[in-house]
Amino acid sequence: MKVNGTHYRPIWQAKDGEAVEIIDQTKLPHAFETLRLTSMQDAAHAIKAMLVRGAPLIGATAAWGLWLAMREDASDGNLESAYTMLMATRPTAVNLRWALDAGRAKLAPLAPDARVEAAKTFAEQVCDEDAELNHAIGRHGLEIIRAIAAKKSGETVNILTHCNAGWLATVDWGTATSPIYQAHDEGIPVHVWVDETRPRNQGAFLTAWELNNHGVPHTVIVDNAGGHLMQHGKVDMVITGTDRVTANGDVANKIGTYLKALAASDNGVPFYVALPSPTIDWTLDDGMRIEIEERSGEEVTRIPGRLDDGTLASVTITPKGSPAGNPAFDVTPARLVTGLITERGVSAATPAGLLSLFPEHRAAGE
Ligand SMILES: CSC[C@H]1O[C@H](OP(=O)(O)O)[C@H](O)[C@@H]1O
Repeated sequence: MKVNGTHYRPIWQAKDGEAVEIIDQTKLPHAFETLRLTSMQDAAHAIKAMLVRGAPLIGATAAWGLWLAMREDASDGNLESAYTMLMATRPTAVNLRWALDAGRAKLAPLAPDARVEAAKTFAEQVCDEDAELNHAIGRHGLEIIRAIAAKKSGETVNILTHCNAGWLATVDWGTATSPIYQAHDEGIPVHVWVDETRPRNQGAFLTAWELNNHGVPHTVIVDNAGGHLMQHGKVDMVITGTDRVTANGDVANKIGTYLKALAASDNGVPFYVALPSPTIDWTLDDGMRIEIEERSGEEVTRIPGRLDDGTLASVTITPKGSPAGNPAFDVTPARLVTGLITERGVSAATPAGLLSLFPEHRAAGE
């Protein structure tokens, strides 16, 4: 998407062909800084420390991490150690495993001297495909927003989103934001309630920054305000991204998503989840079996920001020594999900719904 008139993706190959460059998302919205990744270890750190984050972008970064690894040493042993190190960065987003499994399957059969170019081609394909899938998600999600707008005879469509499932979480367009951007660009009056999304504040820091850049009206709210707004008829739909959807339609997403889905269900507000198909884990049929990442309690107790004089700083909000828990995701059961917006259309959050759009995953012999 564009930033001050320049089109950006959050990750790209450096012009000199010697590195990968990223937008350092830990500096936004206070500073727009890019960073060069010159080793697979750099790529692994960028994922783990959330310089890049978001399920599809994590997968894309891992794909570029394989390229960086092959440039250093294209041996079988280094391919395996790169796979293992990158896989160990974050456990919940299945796109990481999808990209590394697909990348290893492409590279392992090749002679080492063919792996560098093949890894570059693979990483470029992952990125270009993600951008296409997300644009398609937007087209299907746009139909939903159009239908709501038609019932509101010109009044603003109020959409609540949680965390950042924007272009910063993917290669382009975003997943949850793609329908929003396309509706806005088509002239449909939309407004977005942006959950700040503690503790890393992806909503306040990233989604608000994205929507600001694109001119989409929005209001940042505390995470606990969504239910109240829904009770008062101020939310027409909820749309979020996801880090993993199981074959039966359960949804792992940023911590707090489940509570939004409960409030939406209690208030008759449609709750949609937007995802490209690499986010579907066909090996699981129960969301409770998804590994939930536990991140450092420091993310809860220390908030980064900018002081009034513009200097970057962070403050500690708890008494010294107060322990903090920090599960990074939760699981919304399929029964609370109105629909899954994929690149092939909108599916019910059921095994049959997903297989109707992705029949190639029907078990052999059925
Ligand atoms: C389009 S996937 C975005 C998804 O990823 C976020 O998690 P994190 O910021 O920790 O990588 C969040 O769950 C978003 O919904």
